[in-house]
Amino acid sequence: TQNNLTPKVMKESHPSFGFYLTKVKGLAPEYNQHSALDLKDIFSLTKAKLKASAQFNYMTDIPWLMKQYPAEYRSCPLLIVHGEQRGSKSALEKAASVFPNITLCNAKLEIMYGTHHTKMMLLLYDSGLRIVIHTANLIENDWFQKTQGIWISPLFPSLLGEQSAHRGNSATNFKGDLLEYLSFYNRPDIDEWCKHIKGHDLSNSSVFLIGSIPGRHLAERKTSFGHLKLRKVLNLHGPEKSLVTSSWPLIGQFSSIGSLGTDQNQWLCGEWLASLGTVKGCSLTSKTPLQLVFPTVNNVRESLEGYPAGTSLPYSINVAKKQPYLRNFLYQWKSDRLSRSHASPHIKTYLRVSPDNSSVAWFLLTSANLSKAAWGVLEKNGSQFMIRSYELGVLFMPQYLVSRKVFGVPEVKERKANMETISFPVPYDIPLIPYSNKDEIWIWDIPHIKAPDRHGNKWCPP
Ligand SMILES: O=C(O)CCC(=O)Nc1ccc(C(=O)O)c(C(=O)O)c1
Repeated sequence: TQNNLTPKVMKESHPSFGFYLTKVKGLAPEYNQHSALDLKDIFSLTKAKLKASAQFNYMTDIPWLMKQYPAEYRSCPLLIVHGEQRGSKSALEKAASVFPNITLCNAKLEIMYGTHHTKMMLLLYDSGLRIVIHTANLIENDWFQKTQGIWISPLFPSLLGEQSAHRGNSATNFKGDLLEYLSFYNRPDIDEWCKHIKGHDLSNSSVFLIGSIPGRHLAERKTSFGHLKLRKVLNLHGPEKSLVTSSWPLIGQFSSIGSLGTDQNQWLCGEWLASLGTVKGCSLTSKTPLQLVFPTVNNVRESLEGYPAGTSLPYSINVAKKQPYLRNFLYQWKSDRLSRSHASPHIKTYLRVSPDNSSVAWFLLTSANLSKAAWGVLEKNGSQFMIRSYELGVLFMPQYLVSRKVFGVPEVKERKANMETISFPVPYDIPLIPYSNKDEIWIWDIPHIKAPDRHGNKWCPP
């Protein structure tokens, strides 16, 4: 039912809405064929000629990355934006020095413990610009045996006439928000890419951008990033409060957990959940049920990698023992529908689901783990908002993709016969499976020796 109020972007939505997982080696073809990509696939989505690219990431194996580009593009200018410092920075510079087409750009990290976590590709072709926002490091180990998330933009055409930040935008303000996010790096090489973005028509982008920039943000800048940006977007464009009541659980799924404070009602169920539980027109939510998906020790042990999957699940004992309350919210990693229960999750997703598990109000794919560093924390009596890390994610809102109030949940028979819902490809099984009373949360820096993993090994960290 296309009405003239529908944002014009909805006709562009793809059954997967541009949301893909990475391929997993060894799965039956149907689990990799349709909505799974590897890096080489991403570079081959269009016949257009690549002119230049930029790779924003946390960890980059440069020789490996170069081999993923088609041979004819390995001499195109490549900007690598990273957050390495000291020793690892000189190692990266040494690796890059072999490739004359590579320029390194060091994102400033002025607040302790911050990381450049954002994972994004800017791909400039002779006939357009494509943006990819994802969760995988640019290392081989992240791309064939884990569950990772990827958002692929349409190939945005060049703007006719002069470049502009204000033309070629969309109802979701994706272009404006991306330019604002990139401007905070304050780096000339990134400003060059902002010119390319200004010169393209991004009016078909139907997702919202949710980014994090390190800093102590004040006044109106407090709502430009982190969970306060998500709160603002949900308040302005989110689901109706009459439909999505506070009984709709919030599911958070991530691959790491930071120090969340000794009292759950301070940040986790206070500030952070208030943002993610926001619906249109009001941000004060009574208690939204919270469900957190993080692998158990057994989920890790039974994974394709075995215990070594845990090196990408950096939850440390010193942090865990300060927050035993997390236990009340924990659910296992399970993805039988996509045959990825054993592909350890490095993806990070957040969504709002109906109490009967049939509908999804919105879906966020992001680099942000469950940490104050990533999402931000209010300080000085709420007058400033402190974020430590660079993060980037995209928010899928049904109204902007399929002009519906909600997405369906895959494989769930519609409960409302009349409403033919369009399901969102949620990467894990809903309903969620709670931890059993014997399950323990994965912690990477303590031994796990009760049972061997599929490679016959136990876990004895140094
Ligand atoms: O920083 C914190 O809150 C705790 C430590 C941590 O989470 N570190 C970390 C670093 C790199 C990556 C990455 O792979 O980009 C990831 C990830 O994505 O899980 C996590």
